[in-house]
Amino acid sequence: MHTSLLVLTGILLWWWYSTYIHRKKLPPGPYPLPIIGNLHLLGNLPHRSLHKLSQKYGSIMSIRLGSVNAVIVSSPNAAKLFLGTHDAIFASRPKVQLSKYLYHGNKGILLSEYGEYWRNIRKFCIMELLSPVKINGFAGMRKEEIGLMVEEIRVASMTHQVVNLSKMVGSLIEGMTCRMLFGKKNDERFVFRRIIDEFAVVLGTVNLADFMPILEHFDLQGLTRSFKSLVKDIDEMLDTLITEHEEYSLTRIQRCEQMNFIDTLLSVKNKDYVIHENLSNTIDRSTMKAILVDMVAGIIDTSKTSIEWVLSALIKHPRVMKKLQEELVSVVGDKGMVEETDLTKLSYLHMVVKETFRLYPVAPLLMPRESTEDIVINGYYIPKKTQILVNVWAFGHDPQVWAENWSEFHPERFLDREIDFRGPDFQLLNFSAGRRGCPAMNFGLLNVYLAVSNIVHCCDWVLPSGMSHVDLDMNEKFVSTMARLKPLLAIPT
Ligand code: HEM
Repeated sequence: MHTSLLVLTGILLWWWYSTYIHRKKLPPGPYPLPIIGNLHLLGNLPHRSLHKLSQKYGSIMSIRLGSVNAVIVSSPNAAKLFLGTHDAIFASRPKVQLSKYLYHGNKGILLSEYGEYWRNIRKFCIMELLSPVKINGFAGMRKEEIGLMVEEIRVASMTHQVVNLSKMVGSLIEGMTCRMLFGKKNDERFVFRRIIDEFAVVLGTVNLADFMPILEHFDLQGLTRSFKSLVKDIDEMLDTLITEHEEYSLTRIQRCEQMNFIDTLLSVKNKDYVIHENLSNTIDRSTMKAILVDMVAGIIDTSKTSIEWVLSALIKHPRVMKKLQEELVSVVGDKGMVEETDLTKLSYLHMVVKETFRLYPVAPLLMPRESTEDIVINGYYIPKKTQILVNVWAFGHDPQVWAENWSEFHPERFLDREIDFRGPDFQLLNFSAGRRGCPAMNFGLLNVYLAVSNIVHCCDWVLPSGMSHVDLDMNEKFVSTMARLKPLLAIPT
C-alpha cells in the first residue's frame, strides 16, 4: 500500500513537472490532462477544433497527444519556418502502428522515416511513374477513360437521370489508376472498392495506441484487427497481380508494349533495369506491395475528393459555373471533349481550383511530420520527436491572409496575383512543401483539371428534387482525407 502511494505520488510529480515546469519553454497551448493530454479536444473535425484553439493560443501552438508532444502550425508565415527554413529538421514521420502492418514494416514512402531508404524509393517512383514523360505516356489511356465517362453522362442527360457524381468520379480515378499501375482496369476478382474505403477509414482514424503505446496490447479500438484483415485482402490482390505479371512481363517487354508500374518494379527486382541496379536488392515482393499501396492511396482518394469539392463549389455557385463554361466554349469550341493540350489555356479553371482548394483542402492537416533534432523557433523550444501538424484549413479561413471576403467563393481573387501552390508565401499549401512535399502535384492537378473541365463542358447540372443551389450541403467529414459528408448527386441537362 505504502509503495503504491509512493509510485502514484512519483507519477503525479512527473506529470506536474513535465506539464507545468518543463512546458514553460514550449509554445503556448491548452493545459493537458494526465495520460490523454489534449486528445479529447480534437473532436470529429480536428482541423476546425485546432483552428479554434489556435485563435486563442497563436499560430505556433503546443498540444499534447497522449504522451506525444505536438505543435500545430496555423499560418503561412509560421509554416514557412517549419517547412521552408527548417525543413530538414521536420522531414521525418512519426512511427505509427498502421505502417507496420499495411506497409510491411515501413517499406513505403508516405510513412517512412527520413533517410536513405525513403530517398531512394521516392526518387525511383518520381522517375518511373510521376515524371512528366511517364505521365504523358498515359495521356491516351486517360482520354479513353474520360470519353467513357462523358458518354455515360450524355446517356444520363437524355433521361434526366440523377447521377451520383461522387461515385462516378471515384470509378473514373480508380480505372485510370489501375491501368497505370496494373495494366488493366479494376479486376472483379478483388474487392478493390472495399479495400480503398477501408484503407481510408483506418488511415483517418486517430489511433490511440500511437499516442499511448501501452494500449497497443489491448486493441481497444479494434484497429489492429482491421489492419490485419485489410492487409490480408491487399496481399491477396497484389500477390495475384504480381504473379500474373511475372508470367507475362517478359513477353510484354519483348513486344515493346507500354509497361505498367508492376512491370517496372519487376524489372528492377530482376536486375533487368540497369539505371536502378542499386535498388535490385531493396525491391523484394513486400517492398513492391508497400510501394503499390502508397501509389494507390496517394492517387485515388486525394484526386477523387478534390474533384468532388470543385464540382460541388461550381454547382453551389452558378455564376462561377457559367463563367467557367463560357471559358471552356471559347477555348475548346465545339469539340465534344476537353483535351489535355487545352488545359494550359483555361486560366479561369485554374483560379476555380485554387479557390476550392483554399476553402476545402483534402488534407487539412497535411501529413504529420516529426522533428529529428531539438530546435528553437520564434523563441519557442521544440524538442526532438515533436509531431508537427500544419493546419492548412486554418490558412484558407484566415481574414488576415485573404481579406474580409475570405468566406466568399470568389475565384477572381487570384486574378493578377502570384499566389500559387508551392508559391513563395505558403498561402496555398495543399501539396505541402520541402523535401517531403507531394511528389505528384502536377499529376494530381492534371486529374482534377481534366475531370472537372469535361464534366462541366459536356452538360449543365441541376440538383435533384428541385433543390436550389443555395441548399447544397457543403459539410465535410474527416476520414483519410477531408471528404464531403454526403455524396454529390446532380442531374445532367
Ligand atoms: C489533389 C491531389 C493531391 C493532393 C492535394 C496531395 C497532397 C499531399 C500532401 C499534403 C502530402 C503530404 C506532404 C507532407 O508531408 O509534407 C502528400 C504526400 C504524398 N503524395 Fe500527394 N497529393 C495529391 C495527389 C497525389 C498523387 C496523384 C500521388 C501519386 C502517386 C501522390 C503521392 C504522394 C506521395 C507518395 C506522398 C508521400 C511523400 C513523402 O512522404 O515523401 N499524391 N500529398
